[in-house]
Amino acid sequence: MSRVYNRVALIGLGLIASSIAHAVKWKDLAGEVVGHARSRETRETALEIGLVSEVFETAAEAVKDADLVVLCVPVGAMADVAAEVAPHLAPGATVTDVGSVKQAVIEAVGQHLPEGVHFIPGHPLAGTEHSGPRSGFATLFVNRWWLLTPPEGTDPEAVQRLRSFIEAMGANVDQMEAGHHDLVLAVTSHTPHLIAYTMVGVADHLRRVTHEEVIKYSASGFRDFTRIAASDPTMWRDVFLTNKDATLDILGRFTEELFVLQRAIRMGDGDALFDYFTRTRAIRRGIIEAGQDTDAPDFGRGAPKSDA
Ligand SMILES: NC(=O)c1ccc[n+]([C@@H]2O[C@H](COP(=O)([O-])OP(=O)(O)OC[C@H]3O[C@@H](n4cnc5c(N)ncnc54)[C@H](O)[C@@H]3O)[C@@H](O)[C@H]2O)c1
Ligand SMILES: O=C(O)C(=O)C[C@]1(C(=O)O)C=C[C@@H](O)C=C1
Repeated sequence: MSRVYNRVALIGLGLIASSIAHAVKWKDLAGEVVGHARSRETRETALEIGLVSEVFETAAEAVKDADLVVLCVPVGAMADVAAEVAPHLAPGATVTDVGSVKQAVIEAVGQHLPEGVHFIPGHPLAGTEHSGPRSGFATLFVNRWWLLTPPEGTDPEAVQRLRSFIEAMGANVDQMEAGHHDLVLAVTSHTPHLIAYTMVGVADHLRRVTHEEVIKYSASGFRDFTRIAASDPTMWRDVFLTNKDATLDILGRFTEELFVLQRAIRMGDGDALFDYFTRTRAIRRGIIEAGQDTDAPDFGRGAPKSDA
């Protein structure tokens, strides 16, 4: 694969940015990768492990001369970062982001960007419960979806160029409308995270009653189900604050289903439980057969972290 961009600037050097940096290096997709992180510690780490060739104290300096800028900060920080970088963007540059919510990011970022810059919002459907510059790996995006939500009128050539870049990192790209994205992700990612956090809260409450046994003997069901509750609190606070309507809608539906099952248990209605589990097991197995199951242990972690 030939280089798609000359200079890629990553703003915020956490899990997703460091995975992009590793993947770009692995596939030789850009002339250089530079970055910005707020803390000195992260900047030093990024240089030490070879994520970037240069790291800057300000986002404004980092985006200078970049033909691709990727905003990799929590959704709630996107507006401030966009306002800071806007006057320093090169004409014709593409700005994308990796935020888990799209409508709010479009509103937050779009208002600041000047004419002549291509804004193509994006979201890799890939991640882990870990954060920070050391948590990334080159194959995070392999065989995973990466959704783009370009507003109407976005330059198709700029979109195509970004698609090639993302596909070269191993991801499958799809495009959709931002509001639709937020509803779909409320079902497939946001509400499940909320429920996982809640389940840990319930276990913590019971821990006091059962003298630590709930945690000590936590079964693999609990562990599998709640892995994602170890994810970054800032990221998830921002997701729920910015995808409020969709997550409240899905949470309402979830609660209704839960009451149906709760009633079946109370009434001893084995048929209802059996039918429900049979139907939902088939749906879950269908996801695995469609190749969209991403829970395989150590999925894709075999490839190089970086050449550094
Ligand atoms: N973690 C996942 O599974 C995942 C998956 C897909 C998309 N995302 C999205 O990617 C983005 C980054 O998430 P991550 O998992 O890489 O998080 P992370 O916590 O690993 O990294 C985020 C980085 O942004 C920095 N940051 C925060 N506010 C900033 C600001 N105002 N200016 C500069 N830097 C700032 C933090 O210090 C941190 O280093 C988020 O928008 C998240 O919604 C996350
Ligand atoms: O595997 C995980 O740790 C994740 O939760 C990753 C995950 C998700 O699949 O829900 C989390 C948030 C994103 O925006 C995209 C991916």
